[in-house]
Amino acid sequence: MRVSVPATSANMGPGFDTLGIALRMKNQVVIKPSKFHSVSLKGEGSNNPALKDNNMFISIFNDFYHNLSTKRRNFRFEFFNEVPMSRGLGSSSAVIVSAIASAYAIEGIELPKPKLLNLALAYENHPDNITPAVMGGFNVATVQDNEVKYIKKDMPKYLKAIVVIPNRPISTHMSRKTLPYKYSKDDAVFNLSHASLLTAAFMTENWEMLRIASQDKFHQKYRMKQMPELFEVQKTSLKAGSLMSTLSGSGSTFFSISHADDCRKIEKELKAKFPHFRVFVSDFDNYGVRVDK
Ligand SMILES: Nc1ncnc2c1ncn2[C@@H]1O[C@H](COP(=O)(O)OP(=O)(O)O)[C@@H](O)[C@H]1O
Ligand SMILES: N[C@@H](CCOP(=O)(O)O)C(=O)O
Repeated sequence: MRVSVPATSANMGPGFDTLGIALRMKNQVVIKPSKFHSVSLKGEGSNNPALKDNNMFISIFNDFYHNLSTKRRNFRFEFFNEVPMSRGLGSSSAVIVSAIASAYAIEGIELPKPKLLNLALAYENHPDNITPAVMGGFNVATVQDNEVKYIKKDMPKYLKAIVVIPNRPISTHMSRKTLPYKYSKDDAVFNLSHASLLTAAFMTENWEMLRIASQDKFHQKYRMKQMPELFEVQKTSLKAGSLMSTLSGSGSTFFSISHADDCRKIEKELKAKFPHFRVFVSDFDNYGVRVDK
Protein backbone atom coordinates (compact mmCIF):
# COMPACT_ATOMS: atom_id res chain seq x y z
CA MET A 1 0.00 0.00 0.00
CA ARG A 2 1.28 3.47 -0.87
CA VAL A 3 0.16 6.82 0.59
CA SER A 4 1.37 10.17 -0.72
CA VAL A 5 0.72 13.67 0.62
CA PRO A 6 1.71 16.98 -1.01
CA ALA A 7 3.81 19.76 0.47
CA THR A 8 1.81 22.87 1.33
CA SER A 9 2.45 26.59 1.56
CA ALA A 10 0.34 28.23 4.28
CA ASN A 11 -0.69 31.82 5.03
CA MET A 12 0.08 33.12 1.51
CA GLY A 13 0.83 36.53 3.03
CA PRO A 14 -2.18 37.94 4.89
CA GLY A 15 -4.14 34.69 5.36
CA PHE A 16 -2.49 33.77 8.65
CA ASP A 17 -3.73 30.34 9.84
CA THR A 18 -6.38 30.46 7.07
CA LEU A 19 -5.08 30.19 3.48
CA GLY A 20 -2.97 27.39 2.01
CA ILE A 21 -2.06 25.76 -1.28
CA ALA A 22 -0.71 22.33 -2.27
CA LEU A 23 2.47 21.81 -4.31
CA ARG A 24 3.46 18.89 -6.52
CA MET A 25 6.41 17.85 -4.27
CA LYS A 26 5.33 15.12 -1.86
CA ASN A 27 6.13 12.62 0.88
CA GLN A 28 5.32 8.98 0.19
CA VAL A 29 5.20 5.93 2.38
CA VAL A 30 4.96 2.33 1.26
CA ILE A 31 3.70 -0.03 3.98
CA LYS A 32 4.05 -3.80 3.78
CA PRO A 33 3.07 -6.47 6.33
CA SER A 34 6.28 -7.95 7.72
CA LYS A 35 7.54 -10.36 10.37
CA PHE A 36 9.25 -7.54 12.24
CA HIS A 37 8.74 -3.79 12.54
CA SER A 38 11.24 -1.91 10.34
CA VAL A 39 11.72 1.58 8.90
CA SER A 40 13.68 2.79 5.88
CA LEU A 41 14.08 6.43 4.88
CA LYS A 42 15.05 8.03 1.58
CA GLY A 43 15.24 11.74 0.80
CA GLU A 44 14.54 14.35 3.47
CA GLY A 45 15.32 13.08 6.97
CA SER A 46 17.39 10.12 5.76
CA ASN A 47 20.50 11.57 7.45
CA ASN A 48 18.65 11.68 10.78
CA PRO A 49 18.91 8.24 12.42
CA ALA A 50 16.58 9.36 15.23
CA LEU A 51 13.70 9.23 12.74
CA LYS A 52 14.08 5.45 12.58
CA ASP A 53 13.37 5.06 16.30
CA ASN A 54 11.27 8.06 17.22
CA ASN A 55 9.15 8.98 14.27
CA MET A 56 6.00 11.12 14.49
CA PHE A 57 4.46 9.12 11.62
CA ILE A 58 4.87 5.79 13.45
CA SER A 59 3.47 7.09 16.72
CA ILE A 60 0.35 8.62 15.05
CA PHE A 61 -0.07 5.52 12.85
CA ASN A 62 0.11 3.29 15.96
CA ASP A 63 -2.45 5.42 17.85
CA PHE A 64 -4.98 4.89 15.06
CA TYR A 65 -4.02 1.32 14.13
CA HIS A 66 -4.37 0.11 17.72
CA ASN A 67 -7.80 1.71 17.94
CA LEU A 68 -9.01 0.37 14.61
CA SER A 69 -7.59 -3.17 14.71
CA THR A 70 -7.73 -6.07 17.14
CA LYS A 71 -4.81 -7.72 15.30
CA ARG A 72 -1.21 -6.90 16.18
CA ARG A 73 0.62 -7.14 12.86
CA ASN A 74 4.10 -5.80 12.20
CA PHE A 75 4.90 -3.63 9.18
CA ARG A 76 7.79 -2.44 7.09
CA PHE A 77 7.54 1.33 6.51
CA GLU A 78 9.46 2.73 3.51
CA PHE A 79 9.51 6.52 3.45
CA PHE A 80 10.38 8.59 0.37
CA ASN A 81 10.38 12.19 1.56
CA GLU A 82 10.57 15.26 -0.66
CA VAL A 83 9.23 17.75 1.91
CA PRO A 84 12.06 19.29 3.95
CA MET A 85 11.49 19.56 7.69
CA SER A 86 10.86 22.89 9.42
CA ARG A 87 11.17 24.90 6.22
CA GLY A 88 7.55 26.11 6.09
CA LEU A 89 6.37 23.54 3.54
CA GLY A 90 4.01 21.66 5.82
CA SER A 91 6.20 18.65 6.63
CA SER A 92 4.41 18.04 9.93
CA SER A 93 0.98 18.19 8.25
CA ALA A 94 2.16 15.77 5.57
CA VAL A 95 3.24 13.33 8.29
CA ILE A 96 -0.01 13.68 10.28
CA VAL A 97 -2.25 13.26 7.23
CA SER A 98 -0.32 10.31 5.80
CA ALA A 99 -0.15 8.48 9.16
CA ILE A 100 -3.92 8.69 9.72
CA ALA A 101 -4.76 7.80 6.10
CA SER A 102 -2.33 4.83 6.28
CA ALA A 103 -3.82 3.38 9.47
CA TYR A 104 -7.33 3.37 7.97
CA ALA A 105 -6.17 2.07 4.59
CA ILE A 106 -4.14 -0.80 6.06
CA GLU A 107 -7.31 -1.92 7.88
CA GLY A 108 -9.33 -1.54 4.66
CA ILE A 109 -11.59 1.06 6.29
CA GLU A 110 -12.97 3.77 4.02
CA LEU A 111 -11.98 7.23 5.30
CA PRO A 112 -13.72 10.13 3.53
CA LYS A 113 -11.41 13.12 3.09
CA PRO A 114 -13.49 15.52 5.25
CA LYS A 115 -13.29 13.02 8.13
CA LEU A 116 -9.52 12.64 7.65
CA LEU A 117 -9.21 16.43 7.76
CA ASN A 118 -11.07 16.64 11.07
CA LEU A 119 -8.98 13.82 12.58
CA ALA A 120 -5.79 15.65 11.53
CA LEU A 121 -7.01 18.76 13.36
CA ALA A 122 -6.34 17.03 16.69
CA TYR A 123 -2.60 17.12 15.85
CA GLU A 124 -2.33 20.54 14.18
CA ASN A 125 -4.78 23.15 15.41
CA HIS A 126 -4.50 25.57 12.49
CA PRO A 127 -6.17 24.28 9.30
CA ASP A 128 -4.12 26.10 6.64
CA ASN A 129 -1.65 23.25 5.96
CA ILE A 130 -3.77 20.17 6.68
CA THR A 131 -6.60 21.33 4.38
CA PRO A 132 -4.55 21.56 1.15
CA ALA A 133 -2.57 18.47 2.24
CA VAL A 134 -5.83 16.49 2.28
CA MET A 135 -7.74 18.24 -0.53
CA GLY A 136 -5.08 19.70 -2.86
CA GLY A 137 -5.51 23.08 -4.56
CA PHE A 138 -5.93 26.52 -2.99
CA ASN A 139 -8.00 26.49 0.21
CA VAL A 140 -9.63 28.93 2.58
CA ALA A 141 -10.26 27.24 5.92
CA THR A 142 -11.48 27.96 9.41
CA VAL A 143 -12.29 25.85 12.46
CA GLN A 144 -15.77 25.94 13.94
CA ASP A 145 -16.90 23.56 16.72
CA ASN A 146 -13.84 21.35 16.19
CA GLU A 147 -14.54 20.95 12.48
CA VAL A 148 -12.69 22.38 9.52
CA LYS A 149 -14.94 24.43 7.23
CA TYR A 150 -13.21 25.05 3.93
CA ILE A 151 -13.66 26.07 0.30
CA LYS A 152 -11.25 24.72 -2.32
CA LYS A 153 -10.30 26.00 -5.75
CA ASP A 154 -8.25 24.01 -8.27
CA MET A 155 -5.14 25.74 -9.56
CA PRO A 156 -4.74 26.15 -13.33
CA LYS A 157 -1.78 24.51 -15.09
CA TYR A 158 -0.63 27.83 -16.59
CA LEU A 159 0.50 29.05 -13.15
CA LYS A 160 3.66 27.75 -11.45
CA ALA A 161 5.20 28.05 -8.02
CA ILE A 162 8.80 29.18 -7.56
CA VAL A 163 10.17 27.80 -4.32
CA VAL A 164 13.27 29.13 -2.53
CA ILE A 165 14.42 26.91 0.32
CA PRO A 166 17.09 28.43 2.58
CA ASN A 167 19.81 26.30 4.09
CA ARG A 168 18.56 26.89 7.67
CA PRO A 169 15.32 25.67 9.25
CA ILE A 170 12.80 27.68 11.27
CA SER A 171 10.69 25.70 13.73
CA THR A 172 6.98 26.55 13.47
CA HIS A 173 6.56 26.31 17.23
CA MET A 174 9.45 28.70 17.95
CA SER A 175 8.51 31.05 15.13
CA ARG A 176 4.95 31.50 16.43
CA LYS A 177 6.45 32.73 19.70
CA THR A 178 8.09 35.67 17.91
CA LEU A 179 4.69 37.09 16.85
CA PRO A 180 2.94 39.92 18.72
CA TYR A 181 0.35 38.99 21.28
CA LYS A 182 -2.01 41.76 20.14
CA TYR A 183 -2.56 43.70 16.89
CA SER A 184 -3.92 47.21 16.33
CA LYS A 185 -7.31 47.72 14.67
CA ASP A 186 -5.51 49.21 11.63
CA ASP A 187 -3.35 46.12 11.20
CA ALA A 188 -6.34 43.83 11.70
CA VAL A 189 -8.33 45.69 9.03
CA PHE A 190 -5.28 45.67 6.73
CA ASN A 191 -4.94 41.89 6.94
CA LEU A 192 -8.68 41.23 6.80
CA SER A 193 -9.07 43.29 3.63
CA HIS A 194 -5.97 41.87 1.97
CA ALA A 195 -6.80 38.24 2.80
CA SER A 196 -10.34 38.77 1.50
CA LEU A 197 -9.04 40.38 -1.70
CA LEU A 198 -6.50 37.58 -2.16
CA THR A 199 -9.20 34.94 -1.76
CA ALA A 200 -11.48 36.72 -4.21
CA ALA A 201 -8.57 37.02 -6.67
CA PHE A 202 -7.96 33.23 -6.54
CA MET A 203 -11.64 32.40 -6.86
CA THR A 204 -12.14 34.71 -9.86
CA GLU A 205 -8.67 34.03 -11.36
CA ASN A 206 -7.83 37.72 -11.21
CA TRP A 207 -4.09 37.02 -11.01
CA GLU A 208 -2.95 40.61 -11.51
CA MET A 209 -4.52 41.45 -8.13
CA LEU A 210 -2.22 39.03 -6.24
CA ARG A 211 0.70 41.42 -5.85
CA ILE A 212 -1.32 43.94 -3.84
CA ALA A 213 -3.61 41.43 -2.16
CA SER A 214 -0.72 39.28 -0.80
CA GLN A 215 0.62 42.00 1.54
CA ASP A 216 0.63 41.20 5.25
CA LYS A 217 1.16 42.93 8.58
CA PHE A 218 0.57 40.00 10.95
CA HIS A 219 3.58 37.74 10.74
CA GLN A 220 6.00 37.97 7.82
CA LYS A 221 8.22 40.86 8.90
CA TYR A 222 8.62 39.46 12.44
CA ARG A 223 9.66 36.09 11.11
CA MET A 224 11.78 37.35 8.21
CA LYS A 225 13.92 39.34 10.66
CA GLN A 226 15.29 35.98 11.78
CA MET A 227 16.73 35.56 8.26
CA PRO A 228 17.06 39.06 6.75
CA GLU A 229 18.13 37.70 3.31
CA LEU A 230 14.46 36.81 2.86
CA PHE A 231 13.55 40.48 2.29
CA GLU A 232 15.93 40.42 -0.68
CA VAL A 233 14.48 37.12 -1.94
CA GLN A 234 11.01 38.68 -1.97
CA LYS A 235 12.23 41.85 -3.75
CA THR A 236 14.15 39.87 -6.37
CA SER A 237 11.22 37.56 -7.08
CA LEU A 238 8.71 40.39 -7.49
CA LYS A 239 11.11 42.44 -9.62
CA ALA A 240 11.72 39.44 -11.87
CA GLY A 241 7.98 39.14 -12.55
CA SER A 242 6.30 37.05 -9.84
CA LEU A 243 2.60 37.66 -9.35
CA MET A 244 3.09 37.31 -5.59
CA SER A 245 5.92 36.33 -3.25
CA THR A 246 5.35 35.43 0.41
CA LEU A 247 6.93 33.62 3.30
CA SER A 248 5.80 29.98 3.12
CA GLY A 249 4.09 29.02 6.39
CA SER A 250 6.37 30.02 9.25
CA GLY A 251 9.44 29.99 6.95
CA SER A 252 12.18 29.68 6.13
CA THR A 253 11.02 28.90 2.55
CA PHE A 254 9.87 31.68 0.24
CA PHE A 255 6.98 30.93 -2.10
CA SER A 256 6.15 32.80 -5.31
CA ILE A 257 3.58 32.35 -8.05
CA SER A 258 4.07 33.29 -11.69
CA HIS A 259 2.71 32.66 -15.15
CA ALA A 260 4.36 29.58 -16.69
CA ASP A 261 6.05 31.80 -19.31
CA ASP A 262 7.87 33.80 -16.62
CA CYS A 263 8.85 31.11 -14.12
CA ARG A 264 12.24 30.09 -15.64
CA LYS A 265 13.46 33.70 -15.73
CA ILE A 266 12.47 34.22 -12.10
CA GLU A 267 14.07 30.91 -11.11
CA LYS A 268 17.30 31.87 -12.92
CA GLU A 269 17.53 35.28 -11.22
CA LEU A 270 16.87 33.81 -7.78
CA LYS A 271 19.45 31.07 -8.35
CA ALA A 272 22.06 33.58 -9.47
CA LYS A 273 21.48 35.84 -6.47
CA PHE A 274 21.05 33.12 -3.83
CA PRO A 275 23.42 30.31 -4.87
CA HIS A 276 23.41 28.86 -1.33
CA PHE A 277 19.60 28.39 -1.35
CA ARG A 278 17.66 25.67 -3.20
CA VAL A 279 15.55 27.27 -5.94
CA PHE A 280 13.14 25.37 -8.19
CA VAL A 281 9.87 25.58 -10.10
CA SER A 282 6.97 23.40 -9.01
CA ASP A 283 3.52 22.64 -10.34
CA PHE A 284 0.56 22.82 -8.02
CA ASP A 285 -1.22 19.71 -6.78
CA ASN A 286 -5.01 19.63 -7.08
CA TYR A 287 -5.62 16.16 -5.62
CA GLY A 288 -4.22 16.09 -2.08
CA VAL A 289 -3.60 12.89 -0.15
CA ARG A 290 -3.62 9.79 -2.35
CA VAL A 291 -3.97 6.17 -1.22
CA ASP A 292 -3.04 3.33 -3.61
CA LYS A 293 -3.93 -0.07 -2.23
N1 LIG B 1 9.21 13.03 7.22
C1 LIG B 1 9.05 13.16 8.54
N2 LIG B 1 9.10 12.08 9.32
C2 LIG B 1 8.91 12.19 10.65
N3 LIG B 1 8.68 13.36 11.30
C3 LIG B 1 8.62 14.46 10.55
C4 LIG B 1 8.80 14.43 9.14
N4 LIG B 1 8.66 15.66 8.67
C5 LIG B 1 8.42 16.45 9.74
N5 LIG B 1 8.40 15.74 10.86
C6 LIG B 1 8.16 16.25 12.23
O1 LIG B 1 7.66 17.57 12.12
C7 LIG B 1 8.57 18.50 12.73
C8 LIG B 1 8.65 19.77 11.91
O2 LIG B 1 7.47 20.47 12.09
P1 LIG B 1 7.41 22.04 11.77
O3 LIG B 1 8.47 22.76 12.53
O4 LIG B 1 5.98 22.42 11.97
O5 LIG B 1 7.85 22.09 10.27
P2 LIG B 1 7.05 22.37 8.92
O6 LIG B 1 7.07 23.86 8.80
O7 LIG B 1 7.86 21.71 7.87
O8 LIG B 1 5.69 21.78 9.08
C9 LIG B 1 9.90 17.76 12.76
O9 LIG B 1 10.72 18.23 13.81
C10 LIG B 1 9.46 16.33 12.99
O10 LIG B 1 9.13 16.11 14.35
N1 LIG C 1 -0.25 29.30 9.94
C1 LIG C 1 0.91 28.59 10.42
C2 LIG C 1 1.49 27.82 9.27
C3 LIG C 1 2.72 27.02 9.62
O1 LIG C 1 3.15 26.34 8.46
P1 LIG C 1 4.49 25.46 8.46
O2 LIG C 1 4.56 24.88 7.10
O3 LIG C 1 5.60 26.40 8.78
O4 LIG C 1 4.30 24.43 9.54
C4 LIG C 1 1.93 29.61 10.96
O5 LIG C 1 2.08 30.64 10.32
O6 LIG C 1 2.51 29.36 12.02
